[in-house]
Amino acid sequence: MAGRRVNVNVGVLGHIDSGKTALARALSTTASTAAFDKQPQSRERGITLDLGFSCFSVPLPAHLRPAPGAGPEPEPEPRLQVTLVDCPGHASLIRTIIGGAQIIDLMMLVIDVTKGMQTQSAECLVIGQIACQKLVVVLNKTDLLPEGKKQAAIDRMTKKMQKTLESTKFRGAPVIPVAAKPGGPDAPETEAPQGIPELIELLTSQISIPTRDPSGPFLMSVDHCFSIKGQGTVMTGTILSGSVSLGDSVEIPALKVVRKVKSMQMFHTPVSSAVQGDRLGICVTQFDPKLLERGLVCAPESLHTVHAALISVEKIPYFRGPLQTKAKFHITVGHETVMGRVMFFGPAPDSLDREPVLDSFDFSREYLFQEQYLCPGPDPAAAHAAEADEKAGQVSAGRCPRQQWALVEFEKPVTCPRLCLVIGSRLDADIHANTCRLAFHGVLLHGLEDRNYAESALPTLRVYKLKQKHGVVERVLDDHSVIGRSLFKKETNIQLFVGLRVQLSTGELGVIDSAFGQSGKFKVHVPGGLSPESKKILTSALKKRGRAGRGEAAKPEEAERPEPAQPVGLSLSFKRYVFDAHKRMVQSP
Ligand SMILES: Nc1nc2c(ncn2[C@@H]2O[C@H](COP(=O)(O)OP(=O)(O)OP(=O)(O)O)[C@@H](O)[C@H]2O)c(=O)[nH]1
Ligand SMILES: [Mg+2]
Repeated sequence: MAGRRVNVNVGVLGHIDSGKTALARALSTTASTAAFDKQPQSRERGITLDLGFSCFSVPLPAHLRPAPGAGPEPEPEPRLQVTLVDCPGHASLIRTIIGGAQIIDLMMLVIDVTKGMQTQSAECLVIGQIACQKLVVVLNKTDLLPEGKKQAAIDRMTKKMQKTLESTKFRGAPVIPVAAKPGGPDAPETEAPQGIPELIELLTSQISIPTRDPSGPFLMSVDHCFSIKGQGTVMTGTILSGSVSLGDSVEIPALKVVRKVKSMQMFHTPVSSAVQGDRLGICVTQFDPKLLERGLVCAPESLHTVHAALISVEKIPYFRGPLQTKAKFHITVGHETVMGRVMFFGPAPDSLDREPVLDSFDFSREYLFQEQYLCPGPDPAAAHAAEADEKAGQVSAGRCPRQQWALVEFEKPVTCPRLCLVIGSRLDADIHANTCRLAFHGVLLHGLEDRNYAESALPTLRVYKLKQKHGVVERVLDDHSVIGRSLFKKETNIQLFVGLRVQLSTGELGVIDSAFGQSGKFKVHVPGGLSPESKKILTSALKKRGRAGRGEAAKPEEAERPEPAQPVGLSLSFKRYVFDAHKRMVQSP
């Protein structure tokens, strides 16, 4: 009786032609229906177009066995099954690469040792940092290195890769040289691959069984779908969360159908149940397999279809250029990629340092609108400027909040699990430009399911813009009122601002009382009265500036006007909530 099998998924990622498929083939003893570029189009184009699955198994290493006596005696010869997820390398297939990266526990980054890091190697490394916990670098094609200099070249490339990993969470990850297909495509099949036993040894030592959580809602990422005459439709895939058993009902959200599980197999072996991390084929009552080339299957009603979402967002450092509000990105949500428009916002200035929350969105808080994603300022001087700005409630790029969010509005609705991974990228960027197209990543904190979310949900999203206007005191009317100017345009309807508070640069608080004349001037009431210093500044020597000199009578508001020795400023600041249909001006209490 074959021992219990523990399955782990190892991704094979890297730049196109680095030898991923050759490596998967060299490692595997069992291949699934669509491994090793079997599809006709793959053969035609000589590249991998879709995820390929194959596996090998080794005795379960000691470090993965339960401690003696810590639970039921392990079955005879428990085995570690390593499922290889062979990903495409071509730049245009990055959506598939991202989908593949979300079902793996460890990533092999395959590097052509004669070329080193290439554009998609870098993008795969970025995806790995977002979606994986462990990484092994495989330097492939060592047979191409000139005999006498092989070890030196391998050592040099190993050092280079370790330096590249230095600034990532994979610092210190192992680097191993192999030749998956020595002599290349024309070499005879008999030419043995080099370094494979050592690689298997390394993978086995690096692998830790991720905690499988059978309790979550059942969710499986389907990568292939085909019919079996007289039996039904088979979906092969990897379980992302929860578990499934014979007889369960499962939903195919993309087709809005529910089906019963008739039978299940793991690599050609019938099973009656399976849990998160397992790779298997599920046979359900017939539906047309062409309708579901790839997608999700889940516990009924466990996914939601959203038209927009609130995500926690982090910029990918290698992405060049700002992340602008209102910009459009390719948004990968779970396993789907659609176009979406983003609006960035951050915490109110008094909660910049609040601990990031990655499992929910707090609608009770206020947030500050941002024209763009804020990055840590380049120079310490910015911090001082930021302090001053902060008092005014504006967070400048110098002080980077610990968490930022984005409202993402999708061009078409997306079906996804709660709290799933979100990646924003510029996939329309020139794939030959050596730049990282992955722009940001995050977690989907709250999905807006209502098509009319703009009316039903957004008004509850308290994102505000801070508005500030500055003018000056033109003159004093009496101890409790002054005339201000240059704060409003002539055509502004000042009535809208009556009752709002203004701050005098001499410290007093004023309230806008009414318009004054037709030229945008206004009267300010100073409830606490002007301080003696303010009065002194404001009522400096009168300057004869009437019209007497020209024989004309001065108009009442143009009577003698004291020009203050130094201008006393008037500043008006208020919030406007981005989604407030009434565009009210609100001043914090
Ligand atoms: N000399 C030599 N050639 C190799 C080796 N491994 C792969 N190749 C050749 O490199 C080419 C690409 O190999 P693949 O395995 O298809 O590369 P890939 O990374 O899967 O390519 P994509 O899936 O299209 O990104 C083929 O011609 C292989 O025969 C190796 O170790 N040595
Ligand atoms: Mg390939």
